[in-house]
Amino acid sequence: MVSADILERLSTTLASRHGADPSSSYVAKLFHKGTDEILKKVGEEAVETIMAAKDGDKLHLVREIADLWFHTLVLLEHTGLSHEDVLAELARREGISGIDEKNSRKEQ
Ligand SMILES: N=c1c2ncn([C@@H]3O[C@H](COP(=O)(O)OP(=O)(O)OP(=O)(O)O)[C@@H](O)[C@H]3O)c2ncn1[C@@H]1O[C@H](COP(=O)(O)O)[C@@H](O)[C@H]1O
Repeated sequence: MVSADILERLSTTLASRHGADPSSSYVAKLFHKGTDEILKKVGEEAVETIMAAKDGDKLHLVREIADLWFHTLVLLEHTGLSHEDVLAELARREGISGIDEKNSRKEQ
């Protein structure tokens, strides 16, 4: 089983790409192009994930979800957040029924 440490290592790599050469780093290129380009990639990968789920090829789906996760990690880093913020939010929700959680949002 692959360890979740990959998220930690990948996040460290993403952080190291601030100010790196966009001609030799895809992540540096995305940071250089800015928020709209990163959001465009997240949107594209979300659509490609839906299409892969529809075509029934499980390996294709895994690869598209990896692209989607990767680009959302780039977005988090670009925004000054990290995967740990998302993990903390999932941990906060752990054990809370999705229906109860949705109702509590309406009360806020
Ligand atoms: N995990 C990934 C990863 N997943 C997907 N991609 C890139 O995300 C892009 C996916 O976009 P598309 O499928 O739309 O392909 P594309 O048409 O080539 O993309 P565009 O030119 O349209 O942007 C491809 O260029 C992939 O190579 C990734 N690029 C990098 N990483 C990780 O990030 C690290 C740092 O990357 P660099 O900054 O490039 O060194 C790498 O060591 C990897 O660990």
